[in-house]
Amino acid sequence: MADQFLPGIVTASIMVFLLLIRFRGCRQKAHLAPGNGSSRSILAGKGGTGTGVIIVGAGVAGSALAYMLGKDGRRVHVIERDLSEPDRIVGEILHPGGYLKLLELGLEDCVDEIDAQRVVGYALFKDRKSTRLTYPLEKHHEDVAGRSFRNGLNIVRVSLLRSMDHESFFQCSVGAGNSHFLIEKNGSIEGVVYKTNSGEEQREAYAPLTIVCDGAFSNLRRTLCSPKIVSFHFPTTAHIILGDPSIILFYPISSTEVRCLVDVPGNKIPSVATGEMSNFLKTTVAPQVPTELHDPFIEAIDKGSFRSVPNKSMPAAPHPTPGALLLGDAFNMRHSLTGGGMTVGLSDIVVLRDLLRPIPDLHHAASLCKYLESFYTLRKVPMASTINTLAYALYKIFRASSDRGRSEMRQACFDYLSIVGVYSNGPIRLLSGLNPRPMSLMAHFLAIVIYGVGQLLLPFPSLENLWIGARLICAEGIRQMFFPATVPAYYRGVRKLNDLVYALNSGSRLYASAVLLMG
Ligand SMILES: Cc1cc2nc3c(=O)[nH]c(=O)nc-3n(C[C@H](O)[C@H](O)[C@H](O)COP(=O)(O)OP(=O)(O)OC[C@H]3O[C@@H](n4cnc5c(N)ncnc54)[C@H](O)[C@@H]3O)c2cc1C
Repeated sequence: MADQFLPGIVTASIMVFLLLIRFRGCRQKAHLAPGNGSSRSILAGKGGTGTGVIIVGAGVAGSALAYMLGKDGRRVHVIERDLSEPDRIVGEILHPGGYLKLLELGLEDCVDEIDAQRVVGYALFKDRKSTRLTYPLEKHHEDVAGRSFRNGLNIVRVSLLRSMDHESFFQCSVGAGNSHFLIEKNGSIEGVVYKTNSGEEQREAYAPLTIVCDGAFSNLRRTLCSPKIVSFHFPTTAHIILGDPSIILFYPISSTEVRCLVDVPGNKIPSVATGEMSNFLKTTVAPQVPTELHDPFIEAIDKGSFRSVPNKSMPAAPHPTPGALLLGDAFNMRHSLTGGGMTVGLSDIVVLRDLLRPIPDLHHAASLCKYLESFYTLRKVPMASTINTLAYALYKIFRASSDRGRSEMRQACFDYLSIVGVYSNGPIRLLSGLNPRPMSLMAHFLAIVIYGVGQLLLPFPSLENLWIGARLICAEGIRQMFFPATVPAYYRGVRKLNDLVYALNSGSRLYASAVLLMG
C-alpha cells in the first residue's frame, strides 16, 4: 500500500519544494515601486547579470553610471530626490577628454539635443594682451572637441530616463531626516533607507552594492570617507581673464547665452543687498572685461541677474566599505577653474565599469571591496591626479597677489603659455584630459618657474631681481616643486581660500560679443 503512494508523495514533495524556491525568488525580485505600500524592498536575485546595484543620486555621475551598468545587463535602481530640471550653474563645460569618456560609455548623443556649443580651446587675457590655447584635436575624429551647455546634469539624465524602465527610477530621498541611511550588517552595507518625497513613508532597499553619487553637498558620504572639504570658490573655462583681484571667465551655454563667472577673493564679500556687489562688479571688474563684452556685462548687472555659487574642494579619502562605494563629487572635488569635474567623474565610471565587467555576482561583499580597492589607484593615474593637481596649481598661480614673487609667477605663466609650440600645447593637452600625465604636469610646472626666474635674471641679474627670483621659487615651495611625491597633499592640493563666485546670466548680445572672441 505504502509502495503505491510513494511515487505520488515524492512527486508532491518535489513540487512543494520547487514552489517554495519560486516563491522565495519572487520575494527577492520585488521592486522598489513607490506607492506599493511595502516598507522593505529587495532588489536583487543572487548571482548572474541580474545582480542589482542601488545608485543614490542621478546627477552627472549617477546617471552615467546607471546607464552604463544597465547596458552591461545589471539590474540598477536609481534613487534621486529631485527629477525636475535643476536651475544651477555648475558643470557647464566638458573637455574633449570628457567627451571621449562619453563616447566610451555610448552617451555621446546626449550633447546633441541640448544646444551644446563646440569649444575648441581657451583665450587667456591679461593686461589687455591675449593668447590662445587650442585643444590638440588633430588626431581625433572631427566630432571630438569640448562642449559647453546649460547644466551638465541634464545631459546624461535625459538619456538615462529614456533608456531605463520607470520601475528602476525613483524620486525619493535617501537618508532624509535619518542619520542611519545605510543598512549595515557585520560591517557590510546591504542597502539604504529612503523616504518618498511626500515624506510619509520610510522604506528600505537592499542590493549587494550601493553606489553613492549624491554630489558636492553630499549628506551621505561621511561614513564612507573622511571628508576634508575646503570651501573656496571659483568657476570654469573658455575665456579666462587674469584680472585683479578677480579671475573672470566667459563661456557660451547655448547658442544665445553666455555665462560669466567672477572670482571674488577675500574674507569680506561685498554685500548684494546693499548694492556693494554690483558696485564692485561695475567699478572693479567691468573695466577689465574685454571691450566687446563690457556693455552686456553692465547690462546683466543692472538686471540683477547674478548669484553666488559655493565652490568646494575635497581630496578622495575613502574608507573602503564592503557593499558600498562613493563616486562623483561626493567622493572627490577639485577647484572648478579648470572645469574638470565631469571629465574626472566620467573617467572614474569607465574605470569602474572595466573593473566590474568580469564580476557577474556582486554578492561577496568583502572580497569585492578588496578587489575594488584598486579603483582608488587606477582612477588617480593618470586622470584624476593630473586634473586635480592642475586645477589647484592654476588657481594658485592665476590669482592676483600683492606678493611680488607670486605676481611674477602669474606673469611668467601667461608668457610661457603665449609661446606657441610645446610650451602652450603641453598644458592645454593636460587640461583637456586628452593627455593626462602627472610627469608632464610636473615638467611644465618646473619649466614655468625656470622661465620666470630666467626672465628676471636676463640680461643682467640685479640684486632685487635675484631676490624676487628666490621669492618666486619659494612661492611655489621647494619641496612641492622638486620633490612633489614627498608631499602628503601632492594629489590633493587644497587650501583654505575665501572668495565667492558670482555668476551672471545674459542674453544674445553678450553671446554675439563672445563669438568674436572665440573665433
Ligand atoms: C561653480 C562650479 C562650476 C563648475 N563647472 C564645471 C565645468 O564647467 N565642467 C565640469 O566638468 N565640472 C564643473 N564643475 C563640477 C561638476 O559640476 C561636478 O563635478 C559634477 O556635477 C559632479 O556630478 P555628481 O553626479 O557627482 O553630482 P551632481 O551632479 O551634483 O548630482 C548629485 C545628485 O544627487 C542628488 N541627491 C543629493 N542628495 C540626495 C539624497 N539624499 N537622495 C537622493 N538623491 C540625492 C541630487 O539631487 C543630484 O541630482 C563645477 C562645479 C562648480 C561648483
